[in-house]
Amino acid sequence: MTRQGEEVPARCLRMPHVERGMAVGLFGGSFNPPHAGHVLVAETALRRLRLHQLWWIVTPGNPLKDNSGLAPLATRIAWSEACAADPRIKVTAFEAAHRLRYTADTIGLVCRRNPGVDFVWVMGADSLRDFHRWERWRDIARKVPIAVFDRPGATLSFLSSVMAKTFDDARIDESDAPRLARLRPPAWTFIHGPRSSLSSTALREAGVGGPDGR
Ligand SMILES: Nc1ncnc2c1ncn2[C@@H]1O[C@H](COP(=O)(O)OP(=O)(O)OP(=O)(O)O)[C@@H](O)[C@H]1O
Ligand SMILES: O=C(O)c1ccc[n+]([C@@H]2O[C@H](COP(=O)([O-])O)[C@@H](O)[C@H]2O)c1
Repeated sequence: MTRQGEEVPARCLRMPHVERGMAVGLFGGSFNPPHAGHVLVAETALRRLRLHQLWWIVTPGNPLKDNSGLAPLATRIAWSEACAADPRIKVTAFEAAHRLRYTADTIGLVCRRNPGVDFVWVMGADSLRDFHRWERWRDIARKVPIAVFDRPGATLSFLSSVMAKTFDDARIDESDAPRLARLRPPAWTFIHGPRSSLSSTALREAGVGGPDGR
């Protein structure tokens, strides 16, 4: 998974430390490479959801994607740490250490290990569009609240996606976002803006490496 000479730091292979009573966002991604759109989602989630921490979970590989073009995990972690300046953002790769492939399993382990902590799954609107293709997606929605962040090209997913239709009754207004983490799931909201049109695909196509092409 890593290039020669590059290793995932041991601290990133452990689950971040949390205290009982905290509200914590779980923001999973390929981050290949990370960019300012990811940072915007992370910072907006911290603020709008009143989170104590946000875990920036660098996946060993999205089970729905062709991962042949994925930069090594250690590289994506180093890039992510360079992007995520806020100390409340914890860049982690514990999924790799636990051989977790599916988000349903990640969330199961995180909740089992941290009783008394309120977790929220954080994702962009394009992920909401495809959410019903994820392994045990209904179980995820029944296990933790979900915050979806608008993304150019995917705004209407909050109305049209299978997830939105299935859990229509569980959607709360974004003005209630500060209490989302404390709600009993299923519960979800859609946060409109601020938006970023950045994507890792565009950065890769432009031939730039590292966060935001640095
Ligand atoms: N510009 C953005 N606005 C809102 N959410 C975003 C944005 N970019 C990424 N995300 C969200 O961040 C998470 C991780 O995304 P990912 O690492 O796949 O980035 P990406 O730019 O979508 O990559 P790619 O272009 O390779 O698919 C996902 O939940 C995704 O929806
Ligand atoms: O569990 C699944 O079936 C599943 C399917 C697609 C994506 N995910 C997760 O969604 C997150 C975003 O992935 P990505 O590649 O869009 O950045 C990341 O944590 C993936 O592991 C999870």
